[in-house]
This record gives sequence, C-alpha cells and structure tokens, in this order.
Amino acid sequence: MEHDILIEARGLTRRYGPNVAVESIDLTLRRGEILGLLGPNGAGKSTTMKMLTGNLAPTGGTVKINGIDLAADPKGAKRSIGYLPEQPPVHPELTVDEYLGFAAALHGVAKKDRAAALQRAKQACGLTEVSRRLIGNLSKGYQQRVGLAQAIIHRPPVIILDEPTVGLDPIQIREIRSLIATLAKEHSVILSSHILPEIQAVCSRVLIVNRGRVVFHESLAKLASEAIPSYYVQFSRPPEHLELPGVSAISALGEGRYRIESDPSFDPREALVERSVANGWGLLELRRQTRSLEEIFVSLTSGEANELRKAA
Ligand SMILES: Nc1ncnc2c1ncn2[C@@H]1O[C@H](COP(=O)(O)OP(=O)(O)OP(=O)(O)O)[C@@H](O)[C@H]1O
Repeated sequence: MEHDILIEARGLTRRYGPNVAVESIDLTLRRGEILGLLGPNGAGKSTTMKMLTGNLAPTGGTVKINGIDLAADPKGAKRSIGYLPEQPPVHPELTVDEYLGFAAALHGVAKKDRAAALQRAKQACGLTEVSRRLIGNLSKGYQQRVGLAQAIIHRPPVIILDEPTVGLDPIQIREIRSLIATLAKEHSVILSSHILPEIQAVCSRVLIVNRGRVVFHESLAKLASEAIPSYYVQFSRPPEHLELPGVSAISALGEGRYRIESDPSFDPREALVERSVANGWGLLELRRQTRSLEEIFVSLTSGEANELRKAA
C-alpha cells in the first residue's frame, strides 16, 4: 500500500546507562521530501538514524516505516529503507559489481532481478565505468557513490544518509550533493550533517538537534524568517546612557557603537536619527542587520534560543 507519510517516529529515545543520547524525538518524513537532520558533533544524529533504520533498539518510542511498525515487523519495515551509515559499509577487497551483487542479495532482491538492479543502481550513481574496479582502489568520492548505490539497490522509497560528504574534497562534495539531489527525485531522503550550508544546499525541511533534543523543526524558509533584525548605530558624541522607547535591548559595543534589538514590527531608525540631530550625538552610521542562518544555528545549538525552541 502507498503511504504519504513514509517515516513516523514518536518519542524516540536512547539512553546509554545514565546518559541520554536521544531524548523523545518526533520526526515525520513525507513522500517527496528531503529532510535534513542538522546538529553539532555528538548531538544524536547517528543514534537517531540507527534507530530509524532498525540498527539500534530504542530505549523508548516508536518508528513506523511506510505504515509498518519497525519493532513489530522489522523485516517488512526495513524493506522500504536504504541506509548509508557514517562509515560506508563497502568492502575494499571486492569489485563494485561483486559488492553490489552482495548488497542486492542482502536486501532480498530476487536472483533473476539482480543484474537489472545492479545496472540501474550503477547508472544512477555514475558507477557503470568502474564496475570491475576494486573498491579499495577507488577515490573516496567514488567509494561514497558505491555506498549510495547499495542504499538504493532494492529501490526503497526512503534513503537515510548519515553525513554523506564527510571526508570528501570540495569537488567530491559538490558531486555527491548533486547526486543526492538527483536520487531525491525517486526517493524521499533523510540526510544528516553538522554543516548548515550542506543542509541549505540539499534539503527542503530541517530538524535541528542539540544534545539529543529537537530544537527546531521547520522549513528552511521558516528558519530564515526567524532571522531577528537588529540595528547597528555609531555616534561620534554618544550620550552617557542611550535609551529608546519601544526597543527590547541596547548593547553598548564601545567607542559610541551600539547594537539595538527590537520587535520586528518596530523599526527604531527614524527615532534614532531624530534624537541624534536633536541632541547633537553626531550620527556616523546606522544600519539594519539580520542574523545569518549560521548565527541562528549557532544560537540554537548553544542553548540561547528559547523563543525559537517554542516554534519547534
Ligand atoms: N555506544 C555508545 N555508548 C555510549 N555513548 C554513546 C554511544 N554511541 C553514542 N553515544 C553518545 O551519544 C551521544 C550522541 O552521539 P551520536 O553519535 O548519535 O551523535 P552525532 O550527532 O551523530 O555526532 P557525530 O557527528 O559526532 O557522529 C554522544 O554524546 C555520544 O557520545
């Protein structure tokens, strides 16, 4: 049966002794989506992915894949998933064909369908020319392509990719990202990364995790719209205390420079100009600045952003 929701995890939790690696994560992947799992090292991304793919038993919570409960029917549920772990499970002593044949068998592809499955996966991942090469002799970028090919060999509706560009050079990174974007036309994707530009380049929606918890779960456009404006102003003869009604915070940066935060509905620039002229503060510079997505990510994952957390 075709389901629109391909993955639904509720209250997913994993403890290691007294330490909580993942705490009560809810996650939904719909058909056609590329969901990014973003977080700093140790945030719990790999642990979450291992639980979603049935490679690690959760301490609590449930996972449904394509409508099938992973705990009740692991084999049935896993049929809908292809997984590329952080360490690609490729065997350096095998050729690309040998390894992909082995992966097809593991994924239960019938013997009579294997040649066609290999052909398709190799073509999709740009591996046809290296079919007979030993994996150990391929570049890291090509080894990663082999990792992607094994994840799609059984044509699963979902592929789950754990930090797929780590350790690659900038050209290989671009190639793998573009390959993922192509694969996403046929598969829904969950992709983890600790690099925001990676998620921005590839994903439609992002789930930011920090210390095992979700701190943001929205579209990237929404993340950008959370960019709170602030104002930078500099006076040559600054007042002893700068006060301005209607703003939420004024931070003195020294040498007559200030950073002013206000509610997005109130723009304090006109009032600042008027006061500066009236009081002879000598306005040198005044500009509006929005926080970059990078700054928002850093503030979310360093625990300052209770307001944004509410949106999660
Ligand atoms: N087998 C384990 N035993 C004990 N603690 C573990 C184990 N595996 C992971 N952890 C801990 O769980 C937390 C989450 O780890 P996880 O590997 O999921 O993070 P991550 O976001 O994938 O980070 P990275 O990008 O560094 O892999 C970390 O604090 C880690 O030390």
